[in-house]
Amino acid sequence: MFSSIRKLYTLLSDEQRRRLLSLQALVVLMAFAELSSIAAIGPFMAVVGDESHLVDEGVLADIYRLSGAGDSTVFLFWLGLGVMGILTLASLISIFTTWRLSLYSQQVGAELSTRLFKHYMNQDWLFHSNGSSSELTSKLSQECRRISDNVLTPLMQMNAKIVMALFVVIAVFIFNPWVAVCGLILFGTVYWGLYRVVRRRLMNNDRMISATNRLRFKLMNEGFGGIKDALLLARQPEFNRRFEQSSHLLGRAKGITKALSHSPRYLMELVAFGAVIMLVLYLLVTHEGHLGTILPILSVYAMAGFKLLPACQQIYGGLATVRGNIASFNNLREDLEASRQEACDEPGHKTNKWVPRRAIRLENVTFRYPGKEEAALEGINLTIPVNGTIGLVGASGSGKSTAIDLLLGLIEPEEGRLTLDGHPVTSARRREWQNSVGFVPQNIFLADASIRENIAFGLPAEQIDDTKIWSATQMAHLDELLERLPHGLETRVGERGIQLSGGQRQRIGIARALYDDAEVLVLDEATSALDGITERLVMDAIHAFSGKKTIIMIAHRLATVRSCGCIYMMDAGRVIDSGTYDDLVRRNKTFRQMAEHA
Ligand SMILES: Nc1ncnc2c1ncn2[C@@H]1O[C@H](COP(=O)(O)OP(=O)(O)OP(=O)(O)O)[C@@H](O)[C@H]1O
Repeated sequence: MFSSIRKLYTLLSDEQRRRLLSLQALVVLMAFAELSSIAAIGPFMAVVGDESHLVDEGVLADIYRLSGAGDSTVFLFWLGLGVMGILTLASLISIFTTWRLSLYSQQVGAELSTRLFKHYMNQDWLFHSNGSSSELTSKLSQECRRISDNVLTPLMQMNAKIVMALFVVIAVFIFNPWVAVCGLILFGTVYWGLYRVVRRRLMNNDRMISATNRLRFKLMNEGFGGIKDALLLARQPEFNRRFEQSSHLLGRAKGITKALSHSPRYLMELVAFGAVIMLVLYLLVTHEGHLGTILPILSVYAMAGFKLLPACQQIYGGLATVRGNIASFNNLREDLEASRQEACDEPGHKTNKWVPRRAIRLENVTFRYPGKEEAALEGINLTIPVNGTIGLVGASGSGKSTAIDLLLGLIEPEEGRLTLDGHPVTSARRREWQNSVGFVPQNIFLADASIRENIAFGLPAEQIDDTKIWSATQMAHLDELLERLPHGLETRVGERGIQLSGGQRQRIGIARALYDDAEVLVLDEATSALDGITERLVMDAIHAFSGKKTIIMIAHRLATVRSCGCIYMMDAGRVIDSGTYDDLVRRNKTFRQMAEHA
């Protein structure tokens, strides 16, 4: 656990470390303030117990004489007020320090989750195509919250309490080494023993909380995402049962961790009362029963105990909470490390476009997905003339989508290259190329927002350019639909566009691809889920760009690619033939068969 905490410190940014260091000054100030509040009570109680202190030699007697109070009761009143003033100041410093510490840990938690969100958002397509979005959501919402609430916050509180406790123990040690050593041994042994007993349980709970959180997010994602299938297949009881089970385990693990960190308080109060009785007896024996001498000493010890006991409880509780939640940090450790190292290059900042003038080419491209032996694409060559329309056809798994992802610059070839007019698309210029491309996938992701916001996907409402929206909707043949809708562009589409038909969704997808005036339009089976008539409407919208924009489309239905200037046929990661529709029907047996069955 301590190595994890050290690691967590190394992952803080320089700014966060600087703030932490400056907080240490506040923590020391708080410890001093608490100490002076303990020390202040002694002289007051000494005078209460025995007024002769005002006439004897000593600092108190000097102050009494200098104050000119005359009456000891009046002096006692002012002394009491002075002590109250010191206690108030100490409390204010403690409140301020605790407030700053809480703020710091929550801010660091928020900054870590922002850093992670940026890190995940800036990952390439391969990372997202292999990962699970529910896991990322769980990490960002649950695990980050656990780090800030259950690791950073208790660590900061512990930090303050340890410094304070150390100061108090040293002061008591100077006052009476025996009492300090005995107290330290007694309380230290009990707390350490308790921690040893519950440590393993806390570790198990820690793992259980992480695992059940992950499972709950997965179930929520699958359940709500696939609600139609769940309803039809009557799978809700199964989802409900698994959710209930994981929630139960999560609740239990969290509850036990909390209970284990809070419950020793009562045992410690018992130990503390026992210790006070022993102390009183010890003082009575050593001071021969003289209550006037015992009272100030006892009140200083009582005040020290009054400060130390909750501090010890908080240190122990903090330790138990951190132990019970440190797995959240271990789960995010690698990602946090990576996010600290990378200079976050915000991809959206470059707005330049790289528009090809002659041709887009994949030259001798080979690509293998990580962890796979077989290449998804093997030495393929594709030439796409600018303003031409080309089609990609082939059996499922032949590599069409992979070729499109390479063309889009979403993945990089293992061998070979992507070129525009003969110039390779390097990672430095990839963004410029992507700025000229519009992509329409088979399943358009629609957010639960207005059609306008969905077309300008991801842009804040105030930055949306309505001229561009109208031009995109016209090009996508969406304007007629919008005129029929009572709220037009402001119509909300429901989550994942549930309130729209498939054709409407696809046309919103096309409008989105065209919003930034894409010169190259890439469609990955964009019409395969549509009925014949709707497909025709969508294809009309696409064919309206023929000769004006470069169009690359994957299609299962050969009718869709009939008018393409060139069709590439793919099989097992290779281009096995290419030509016009008529050429291929004439000379390629497989293509002919596909055309016959279309
Ligand atoms: N993210 C991925 N990770 C690992 N392998 C993948 C991944 N995506 C695709 N593949 C594999 O790469 C090969 C080519 O897949 P690809 O999706 O490019 O084919 P496709 O022709 O587009 O298929 P379909 O028409 O069914 O969409 C397949 O063997 C597939 O299993």
